[in-house]
Amino acid sequence: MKIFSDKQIYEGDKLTAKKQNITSTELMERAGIQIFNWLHLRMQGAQVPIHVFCGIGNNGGNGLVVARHLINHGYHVNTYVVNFSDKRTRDFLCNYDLIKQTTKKWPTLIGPDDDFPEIGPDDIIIDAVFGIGLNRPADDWVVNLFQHFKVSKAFTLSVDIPSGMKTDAVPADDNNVVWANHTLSFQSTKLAFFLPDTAKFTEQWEVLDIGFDREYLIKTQTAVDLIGKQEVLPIYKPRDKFSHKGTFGHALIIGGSYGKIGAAILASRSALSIGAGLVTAFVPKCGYIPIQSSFPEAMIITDEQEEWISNIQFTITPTVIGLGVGMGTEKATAEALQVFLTTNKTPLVIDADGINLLSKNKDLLKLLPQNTVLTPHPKELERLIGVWKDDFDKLKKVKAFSKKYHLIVVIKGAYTLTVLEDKIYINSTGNPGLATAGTGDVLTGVITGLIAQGYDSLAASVFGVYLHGKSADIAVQGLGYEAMTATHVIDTLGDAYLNLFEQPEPPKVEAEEKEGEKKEKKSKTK
Ligand SMILES: NC(=O)C1=CN([C@@H]2O[C@H](COP(=O)(O)OP(=O)(O)OC[C@H]3O[C@@H](n4cnc5c(N)ncnc54)[C@H](OP(=O)(O)O)[C@@H]3O)[C@@H](O)[C@H]2O)[C@@H](O)CC1
Ligand SMILES: Nc1ncnc2c1ncn2[C@@H]1O[C@H](COP(=O)(O)OP(=O)(O)O)[C@@H](O)[C@H]1O
Ligand SMILES: [K+]
Repeated sequence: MKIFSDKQIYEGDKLTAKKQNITSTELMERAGIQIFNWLHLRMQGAQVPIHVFCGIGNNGGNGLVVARHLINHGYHVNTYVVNFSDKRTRDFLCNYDLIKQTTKKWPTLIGPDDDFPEIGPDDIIIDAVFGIGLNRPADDWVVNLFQHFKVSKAFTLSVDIPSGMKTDAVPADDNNVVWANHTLSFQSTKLAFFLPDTAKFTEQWEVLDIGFDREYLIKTQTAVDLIGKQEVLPIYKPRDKFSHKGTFGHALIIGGSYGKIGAAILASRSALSIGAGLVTAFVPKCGYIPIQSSFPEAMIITDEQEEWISNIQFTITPTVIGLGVGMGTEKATAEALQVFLTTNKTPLVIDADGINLLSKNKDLLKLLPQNTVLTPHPKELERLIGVWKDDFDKLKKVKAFSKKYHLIVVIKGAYTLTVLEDKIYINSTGNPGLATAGTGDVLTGVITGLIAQGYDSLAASVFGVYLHGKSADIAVQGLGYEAMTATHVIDTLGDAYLNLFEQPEPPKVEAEEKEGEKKEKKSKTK
């Protein structure tokens, strides 16, 4: 799913009205009805007090449309205009007139000196105070109103974006923003919903399709994409009947050290399970027996040292190398890495201690082949690019880093972000069960194994992160978050592939109805 910038949303809005030959007021009506329908479907006429708080711009205009339809359908509605400015947009004013024609209970104006209305914990708040037009900090009294929402504990539904939140910046204070239970965004979700600093402002979100011009949606390139099944399906490469193991490449995993050979096993097993033709593990001598006995499909090359890697030399010709898992940061290992990188031309995926060694000697970054994949967790990323002010600053720094060295950076986290230069891919799969030792090693093996099979490094990163998270989502079903381990995630990688081609189940209600019809027919024929 494309994530449009604010500018692109405004452009799309204008173009849609023009191409569909409708007014912007009609488009606002369409958007407001979508929100009304969402609520109506769930509330079915329940007489819960609904407090609709509208600003004076188009977000407020959306709120007025929702309030009017709720009133027309007999709901218990209180409408307020949060009067933070004397300006009003044209479409706000149109809808202000329309609501006045609909009900005698006109919207209540709330200004800086007014008391806020009482809101019960079982009431509903519709937050249409600010949308994406917020361009400066809100006044103190408006911030107090947001606090009033929060203290009330009422279910809060935000229109488009929680008021006070920006799509491209972290607020100076958490209290400046409405804390929404649910947000209904128009046409596109927002990058801020996926970042640790700002995701907390909405517990859940949904996108409402308000019928933007199809051509605009298809042709417009966005700086951020949300990656789901629809996005990875075209990446998948079907297998040819006459393919053989040579077709799917040879993955070499370089890593492991005394006490951390398991990391190399996890990465190697993952590379094979995701479909690499051949896998070799390059480990210190102490890794030989554990790998040979636990993972017979692997080939092994051992370093001359017993406990750590000291000289990366091999005679095989791998398609791709995954380097760093459990490797340690011994001086001899650091020197071996430097020597290796000066001559290496093979595509690389670098994780864990591989990244830590690069961070200690940043001159090595220039030696990495173009589009090398780095997969840091937040601490490793900090060692690599330095501290950041907030999540948006982090992304700015990662983009600059990616451009400078021509690298792909996979920022691991609850929503893993793959960054190549100015483009960001947000992964949508995975769960907190992945917060367990070794799952990062599995990801390294997965991306390495995909590159071995012929996926380019970017496709392998985006697809690999998706499959890794999907595998965890499948594995966790029978295990729960706490019991799932990295090995379980490897075991269900096949299911993650199969899931790509599963047809969605028919809606349950229909299926049950059909079953009911069948039974009825049977009893009639008896
Ligand atoms: N077809 C549709 O129906 C569509 C509807 N959409 C809807 O439109 C929404 C955007 O509407 P919007 O541009 O009118 O801005 P909105 O967020 O309502 O703010 C109003 C104005 O307030 C002002 N202002 C800003 N900050 C301020 C502050 N701190 N304190 C005081 N004033 C402040 C600023 O004006 P200024 O004073 O700077 O001139 C700003 O323009 C969007 O989120 C979505 O809900 C779109 O999604 C597209 C499709
Ligand atoms: N809360 C979470 N939700 C989804 N994925 C998570 C969560 N916590 C961790 N992960 C994923 O688990 C993996 C952890 O990697 P990493 O920290 O390198 O682990 P290790 O070093 O033990 O292998 C990453 O792919 C990360 O995105
Ligand atoms: K809002």
